[in-house]
Amino acid sequence: MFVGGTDTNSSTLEWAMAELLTNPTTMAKAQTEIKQMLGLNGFVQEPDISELPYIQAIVKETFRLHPPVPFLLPREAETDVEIFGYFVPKDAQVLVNVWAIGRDPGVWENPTRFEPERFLGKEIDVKGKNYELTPFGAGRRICPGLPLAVKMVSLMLLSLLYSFDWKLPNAVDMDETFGITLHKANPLHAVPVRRIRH
Ligand code: HEM
Repeated sequence: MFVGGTDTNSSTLEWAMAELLTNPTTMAKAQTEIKQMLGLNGFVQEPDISELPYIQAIVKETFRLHPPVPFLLPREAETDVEIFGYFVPKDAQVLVNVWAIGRDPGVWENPTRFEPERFLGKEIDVKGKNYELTPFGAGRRICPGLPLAVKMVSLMLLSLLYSFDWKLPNAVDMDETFGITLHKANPLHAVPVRRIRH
């Protein structure tokens, strides 16, 4: 549980920052929303998240493109079963490729673009009700850490964006390594610059 709950959170945060640093307009919109909400000398607190729809949309968009558990956890069919015309034999191992679902052009417009705007004004969420976006799984074995994870990632991102501007010493590459969890192949190197508040 400890590994499952830390690695996934830090990986999501790293992808979110990598996407924002390579999409400066999105970064600027996020920082403007935060500044309007918190002013210049505020403190970041958990209830602030619910007042920041663009930050929430950034977190969802990061989960869509970079689900930390790309195939969820393996399942095994207990009996022969037919689902939507596909036959799944007893004892077959079943993996759900949420990474591919998140990039399916039949489901998402401009699937490879990082566009948090796609979630604004929409009900769609990561809570297991919308099958096009299930980075935590769905149903009775859905990740029990979901509420904590969404709050932690949002709060960490909010703190990083509120307290600092960010510079890139080198170009960011978005290469991925696949395993049970999905990571950046090369760590993000970003330099924080303290925001001047006056
Ligand atoms: C970004 C963060 C996280 C993501 C994307 C994530 C994703 C997942 C996924 C996909 C599963 C498998 C669901 C399935 O079987 O279909 C899972 C299971 C689980 N997660 Fe998370 N998780 C995250 C954070 C956490 C945290 C913070 C905790 C604990 C504090 C946690 C605890 C667990 C546990 C105990 C299970 C196994 C549940 C079971 O088999 O019944 N996870 N998680």
